[in-house]
Amino acid sequence: MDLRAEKRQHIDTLIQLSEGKENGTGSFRDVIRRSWERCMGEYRLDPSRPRAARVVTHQTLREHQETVDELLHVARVGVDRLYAQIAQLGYVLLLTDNRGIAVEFRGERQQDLALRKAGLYLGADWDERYAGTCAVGTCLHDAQAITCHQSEHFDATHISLTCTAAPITDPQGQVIAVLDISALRSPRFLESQNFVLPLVNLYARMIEDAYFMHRYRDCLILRYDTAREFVHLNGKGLIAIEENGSIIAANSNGRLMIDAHLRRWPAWSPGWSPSITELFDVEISEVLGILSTSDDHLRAVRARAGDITYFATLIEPRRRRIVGQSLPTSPTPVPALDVLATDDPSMHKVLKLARRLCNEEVNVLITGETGTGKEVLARALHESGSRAKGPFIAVNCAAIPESLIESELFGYLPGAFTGGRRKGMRGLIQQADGGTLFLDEIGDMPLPLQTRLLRVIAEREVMPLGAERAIPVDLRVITATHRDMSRLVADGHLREDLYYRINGAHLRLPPLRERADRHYIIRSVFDALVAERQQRGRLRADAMSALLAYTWPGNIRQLKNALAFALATVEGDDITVYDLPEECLGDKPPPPVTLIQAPAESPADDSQVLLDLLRHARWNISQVARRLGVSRPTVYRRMRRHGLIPPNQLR
Ligand SMILES: Nc1ncnc2c1ncn2[C@@H]1O[C@H](COP(=O)(O)OP(=O)(O)OP(=O)(O)O)[C@@H](O)[C@H]1O
Repeated sequence: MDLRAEKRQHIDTLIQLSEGKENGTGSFRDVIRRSWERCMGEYRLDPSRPRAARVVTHQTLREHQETVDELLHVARVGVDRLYAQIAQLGYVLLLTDNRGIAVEFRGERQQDLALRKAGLYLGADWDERYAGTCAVGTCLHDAQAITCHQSEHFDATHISLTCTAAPITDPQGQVIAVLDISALRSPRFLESQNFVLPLVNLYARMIEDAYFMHRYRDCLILRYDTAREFVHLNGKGLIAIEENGSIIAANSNGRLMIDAHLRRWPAWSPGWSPSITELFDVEISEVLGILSTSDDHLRAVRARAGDITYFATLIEPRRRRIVGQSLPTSPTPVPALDVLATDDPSMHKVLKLARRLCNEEVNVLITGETGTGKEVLARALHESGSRAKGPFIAVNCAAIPESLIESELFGYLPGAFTGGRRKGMRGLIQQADGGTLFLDEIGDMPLPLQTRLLRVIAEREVMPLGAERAIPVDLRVITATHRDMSRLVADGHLREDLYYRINGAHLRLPPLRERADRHYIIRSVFDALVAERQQRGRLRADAMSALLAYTWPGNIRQLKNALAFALATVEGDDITVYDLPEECLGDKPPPPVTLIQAPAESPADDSQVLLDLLRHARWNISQVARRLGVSRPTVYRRMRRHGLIPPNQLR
């Protein structure tokens, strides 16, 4: 049967159901039939009038994204991992808020138009009241995972789709979002989707738990499971508690346990929740001592309801752990250094060593790709140590013309050379006396000067040009390069003896793309820019998501430039993915556009090309007209023909 005939049959079936005839509907699942009845009885949807998928306006989408901003940030990794598993199988992924609006989307760009038409798109509205029976809408209504396969959809528009959705609840048990994976085409039988439901459920639970851990990161959290081996990896239960044991919140598994407990020992007053010591047969001191009293940081605990043995571990509050016991050997925190990173293991190592070096006279070599913050780290080292009151002189050896490096660095006496200042000049090395000399791109220093620098470092004295006697200097030298030092030495660009002198300690800065604390860096660079420009600005979740996903070849410098660009060009206060420079967007999802049915003769390819051009030009019609060599009215005409409306004109 072709699709048109199938749609007709589907509509007939639903009309018969509305007339109280059961013909053909008996084979449908109860959950689907109940939803169909809601659609016709409660929402007054007319099965004979299929409706096109609805995509909300850009502004409305933003408002919906805003309500789940924090969740979107936490969910990103889960969303990307799930999509990586299903993309090859022809599925797309939607994350909707609790109103059914798709606030995150992953899909194949080549299928852009078809997906948008089907409502498998950013900004699509899958509320059951509008779209009829569907995975997202029905999952939201019933608060449980569901597959809605082909003709189980109410609206005939959707009967070629297969969709599976699972709810994501907040720590209070309210559904805050829905995770959905869908495909345009699939085998006819529902059983073909059997593997999908557990997969979506699994990721929904992981996102839910990640959100729980994020929300209660400053609390003690008891994590437990019946399998000892799984507690640390993926323990099912999470319960946030106060130091005295009273329960603050629990994830879905934890809430089940609390419910079971309350059923057995009903609360004596409304709102009462048991202490962890009532839930499990343990003393609070035993719970608090889990980490110190057992080698594997686990303890067997018996749940009073059901008499089941679980294995539990304790997760300490993040803030306390950073400054507390888990870094027992690190010296006291140093503010200028501490702000440079949060949760990145390589940066922890760098900063731990840097803290120790603050007050040492050891020369430090900092390496790292361009823009990773080598100068920022050098400055923080200076400001954190005993030389903080002295000068910090930064010299970029690559930026000074070779003919000037010598005089700039070493200075000169009056009349030392023609063209010099009449009174002579104090060189940068002398200017750093009592403080720190930071030599960036040391590999670009000419070899003869390297010899003279070696003497400065070894003898602690400098000989200005034209001078007869060396002048003592008291300085610490920090050098930096983005190049491979051993290669520079091997190629004869850097004196080996100088290399050993400057390399008293080596700090390697990781590139931004490898840092686990990218979110923190993006936030702090953004906050600093906003403060500096005295501008109001908010980084929306979709922008943050794109920034986190990009690989940043220019590292923090490039990030800073991208954010400065966005702040300079944004209209209003909210920076979204569309305000970021084109080059750092990678696979940015296209902006939502209202789809007006395209006439059959308009080739999809033309439409895609036009859409790409418009996006690239940020919907600047004159620019697109110039690119195509046509007039502006022609561009508008073509846009109308393909149903393309600029995001800012969507109602
Ligand atoms: N942790 C940080 N927080 C905020 N901004 C930072 C941070 N680290 C670096 N930056 C900013 O990034 C830019 C590049 O930093 P920096 O000049 O220290 O990098 P670099 O590694 O020395 O670069 P190059 O290799 O080009 O000399 C600067 O504008 C700096 O202010």
